[in-house]
Amino acid sequence: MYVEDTIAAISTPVGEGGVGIIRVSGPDSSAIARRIVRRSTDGDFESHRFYYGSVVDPATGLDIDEAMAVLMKAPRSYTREDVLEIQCHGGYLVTRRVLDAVLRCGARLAEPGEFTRRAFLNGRIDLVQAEAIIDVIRSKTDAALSLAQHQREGRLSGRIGAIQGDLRHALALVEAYIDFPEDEVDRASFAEIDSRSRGAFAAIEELLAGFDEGRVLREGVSVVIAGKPNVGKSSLLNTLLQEKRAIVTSVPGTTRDIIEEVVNVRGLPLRILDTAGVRDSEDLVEREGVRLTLERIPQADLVLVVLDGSRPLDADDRTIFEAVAGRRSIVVVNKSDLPRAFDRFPQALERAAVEISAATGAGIPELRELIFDTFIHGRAIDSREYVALSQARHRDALAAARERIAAFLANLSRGENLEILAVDLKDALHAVGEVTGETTPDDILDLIFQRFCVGK
Ligand SMILES: Nc1nc2c(c(=O)[nH]1)N(C=O)[C@@H](CNc1ccc(C(=O)N[C@@H](CCC(=O)O)C(=O)O)cc1)CN2
Ligand SMILES: Nc1nc2c(ncn2[C@@H]2O[C@H](COP(=O)(O)OP(=O)(O)OP(=O)(O)O)[C@@H](O)[C@H]2O)c(=O)[nH]1
Ligand SMILES: [Mg+2]
Repeated sequence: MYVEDTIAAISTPVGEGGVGIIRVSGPDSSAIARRIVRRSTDGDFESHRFYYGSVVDPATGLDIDEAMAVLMKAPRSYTREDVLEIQCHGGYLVTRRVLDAVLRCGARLAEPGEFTRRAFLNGRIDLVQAEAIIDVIRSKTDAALSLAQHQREGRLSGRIGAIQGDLRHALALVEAYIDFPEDEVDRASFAEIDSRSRGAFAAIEELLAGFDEGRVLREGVSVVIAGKPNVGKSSLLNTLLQEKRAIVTSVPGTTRDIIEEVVNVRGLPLRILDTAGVRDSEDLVEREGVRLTLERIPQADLVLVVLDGSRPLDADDRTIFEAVAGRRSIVVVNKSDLPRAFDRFPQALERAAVEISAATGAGIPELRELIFDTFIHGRAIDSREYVALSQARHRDALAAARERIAAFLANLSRGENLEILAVDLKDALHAVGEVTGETTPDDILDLIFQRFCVGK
């Protein structure tokens, strides 16, 4: 065990709930249970047995609440330390009182993510799995959740472990020759070093290739709906949401502010921004809205350029096309329930396009497919086998490892000095270890666990 003190926190959300859980971890857990949980029978708490009793104030001996409590003796617990959980009634004040009683017995308040950090430091899970736990909690779509669960279960860690195994094997062979400099590297060893490092390289490449998809599933994508006034942008948002969220009127310039909502497209979370219609305007408020729209376009992962198919294209439409030049975009020709006023797209429109009617819902499934296909390329994201990188931190570390292995392979084929070869492999292993936590610096660990909630 690395950690000596006993930590405590309320692990359920702040507010009113059916029950509230106060979690305690560390060597004093058992003593705290005996001091503040009063049962009808005497004696020590048996591990993993659920007891009914009351929580008492350690100073006054007065009852705070009735409760259920369980002690989980190390190492059979979430943190691998002794853990005590007290379940009381789920009120804001009553959970706070139980926590205070625990703190008065000598525990200290846990920092955000500290229980999970201990599970990591005590070797129950690696850093990838610890980070996945927060993703499980934050997931808003089925696909994001199953990706996070796969990582929490250790599937990504398993892939990374295989890479580490190959690199360590290659390094051991290289080092064996450093110890006996008079020996020539024999053919079989050379082939083994070569194939192990190539295997690691290929496995890293494969993980890196899946990063973009993993990232969009985890973080979602930002989608800006843009177009001149009155083309039906707000109507499109409402149709995608199946809810009357934004004001829709026949008056051009209805939307002034940016409206943001999350839409789930086959598990891909879209953060959709409805914006003010872009045109030259004398109105000060409208001009500010237009400025905000133009500011958001460059930050979007995707722009839906909405046109009104029932009216001829004009200079305001062209302004939008100029604003989205070079951005990933889909042209959405709206109002397909009305007669079409233009039949051919100008050359600026030679990109993904779909005809819809926000009013009737026609074309909306096709639009959703097109958006999905823009980011997800035929991988079975809902299958049990799906494993992907989803965090930039992991991507950066693996990209660094790939560089070192590439340098190693180049030096190996050039017959470079073995000590230099060993350095490249060690650097590669160090970079991979930053993903799993073996070589991650403490300040990075601090940043990672700060993102957790208190009590996790
Ligand atoms: N009440 C409660 N519910 C919870 C949690 C918890 O800590 N408390 N969890 C988290 O917040 C999650 C469950 N995660 C857990 C993970 C491992 C162990 C555990 O005791 N592992 C030991 C022993 C396993 C065994 O007995 O076979 C181990 O892996 O060594 C417990 C909970 C979700 N539900
Ligand atoms: N017939 C028809 N009318 C539509 C359709 N979509 C929107 N409209 C109408 O077009 C008008 C403008 O719709 P909005 O959704 O407010 O347009 P907008 O692009 O958000 O407009 P601004 O916020 O002013 O930029 C309203 O009268 C809608 O009812 C459609 O698919 N078919
Ligand atoms: Mg609008």
